[in-house]
Amino acid sequence: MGKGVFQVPQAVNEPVKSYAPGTPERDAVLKAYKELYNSKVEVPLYIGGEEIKTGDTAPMNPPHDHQHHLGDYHKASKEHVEKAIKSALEAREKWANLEWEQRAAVFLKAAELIAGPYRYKINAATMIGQSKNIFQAEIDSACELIDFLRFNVEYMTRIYEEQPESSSEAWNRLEYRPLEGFVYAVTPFNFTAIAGNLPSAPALMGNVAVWKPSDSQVYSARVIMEVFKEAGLPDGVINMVMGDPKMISDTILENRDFAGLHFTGSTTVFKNLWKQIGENIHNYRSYPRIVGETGGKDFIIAHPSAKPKQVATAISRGAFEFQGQKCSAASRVYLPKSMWEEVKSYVVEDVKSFKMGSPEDMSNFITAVIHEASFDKLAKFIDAAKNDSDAEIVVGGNYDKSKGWFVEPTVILTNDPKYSTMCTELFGPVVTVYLYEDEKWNDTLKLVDDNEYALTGAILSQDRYAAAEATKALQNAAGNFYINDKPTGAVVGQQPFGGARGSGTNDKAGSILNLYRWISPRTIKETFVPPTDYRYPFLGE
Ligand SMILES: NC(=O)c1ccc[n+]([C@@H]2O[C@H](COP(=O)([O-])OP(=O)(O)OC[C@H]3O[C@@H](n4cnc5c(N)ncnc54)[C@H](O)[C@@H]3O)[C@@H](O)[C@H]2O)c1
Ligand SMILES: N[C@@H](CCC=O)C(=O)O
Repeated sequence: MGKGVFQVPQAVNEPVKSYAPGTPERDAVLKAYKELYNSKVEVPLYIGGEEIKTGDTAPMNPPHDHQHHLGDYHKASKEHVEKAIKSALEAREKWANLEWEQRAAVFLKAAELIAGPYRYKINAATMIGQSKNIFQAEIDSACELIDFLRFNVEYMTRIYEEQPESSSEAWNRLEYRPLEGFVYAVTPFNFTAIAGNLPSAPALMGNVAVWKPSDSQVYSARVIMEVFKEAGLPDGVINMVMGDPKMISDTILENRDFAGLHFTGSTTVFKNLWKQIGENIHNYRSYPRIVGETGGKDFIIAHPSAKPKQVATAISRGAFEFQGQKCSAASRVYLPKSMWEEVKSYVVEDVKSFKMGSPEDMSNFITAVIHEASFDKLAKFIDAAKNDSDAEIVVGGNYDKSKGWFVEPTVILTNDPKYSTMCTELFGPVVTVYLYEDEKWNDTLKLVDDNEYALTGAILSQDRYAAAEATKALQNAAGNFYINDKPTGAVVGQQPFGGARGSGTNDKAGSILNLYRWISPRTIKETFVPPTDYRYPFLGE
């Protein structure tokens, strides 16, 4: 067979379409939305080459219209999970030994399928199933997923190119083997792109995976599996199972061939999985790789020199896009007292101008939160703020679950920097503001830093010295730090994403750093003319 040192196409970020009125993309996505909305789908398990309908089902409903029945997804039993592991392990040898360029071609093709024929379907599925407005769906399920696939291919080749020094006597080579076993990918509801990336990044590096999507994301997860299948991903390389998360994790984590966890979701679930892996450590063939990107309590701090309108816009977009259901969403804000009245007037004006409703109506900026449990949790914290003496609602504060899980974007003002909503991750459209005395800038930086999480954060300042002070003082407070911007909207290839402390292992999804976790390098030294005498040169004299 012919060989070559192949070069992959240079990765570029997928341009975000505008969906402005009158554009062809707007018509196309609305058509796809209506078609999906008015048909029923069943989401099977994908195990090996089989699509398994177990008959043990749960309904899928759009968060913005919870009585509408979209169809059902099938839940796995323990036997199905064991079958998924078996099918992954059976696929492993052929996939791991396939030339890297063949693997790359599969995922580059998947990217092009999403950029082209599947774009409107995957966006519409994300709008319906996760209640994203079209702009949020486009940057997530189309652009970010395409970017993950394209950039990962380029990063893979950079890793493979990285080779040790050699000499004329010996040639040293690094072979980047996949892990010995299978990877367990567990994904959250809020990003279709993350759902696609977590099983595919290890698979690109030659691994096989069992993927458990969130129950609240299965609707678009099905489209991801369709794309992978059409892209030519061989059966068994990625197996998708849904159902009782505890049973699925128990079954997987007790398996000797479990080789890695690729997780994104809440901090508590991740810590429990880590603990369970620790308890099972004697059962495994190798030390499993553990990668987890988890919760956040992301901040905005404004210096007195910042421009109030810019601060307000960073709050309105940073806290409320996708109903605040981004791990990066701003949820605690520190403002100088002198700036508050002006910032407040802009934010209140913004919030009052937000339209809320179904994503099918593209003038709606805000749609519904993901499910009833989230709605109830948010309502509880909002009600507490209404009654607590150290908090007040500045704007918002209403909620209504009669048709969908609608929570009004809400701004709370507190005089306690440790008030519950300044510390607890709510994962919804609620942001809390604490006002500091203008001259207490340095003390306030310490307050910001004193937090369990360290995912994203932003400082707004016109004063360069203040920006520099914050950058230094908050070095460990965020894995993604923004100067004069909102703390959300990281782009693959531009702002590698992830946090530390309680926010995760900071392996930066969609970067070369993440791919290193899915390989187990082998060093090969080949000596051309082996020695024939054991003695050191001086011993022979
Ligand atoms: N840091 C990041 O990059 C990032 C990105 C997106 C979301 N998140 C975080 O994810 C959370 C929101 O997503 P979510 O509500 O889907 O999170 P979640 O923790 O409820 O669920 C995440 C996944 O874990 C599974 N799971 C739940 N309980 C489990 C158990 N006992 N055993 C095994 N698996 C279990 C879920 O079914 C789902 O697939 C927030 O905390 C958010 O900050 C972080
Ligand atoms: N990548 C996204 C966050 C992903 C988590 O939900 C951002 O930067 O806002």
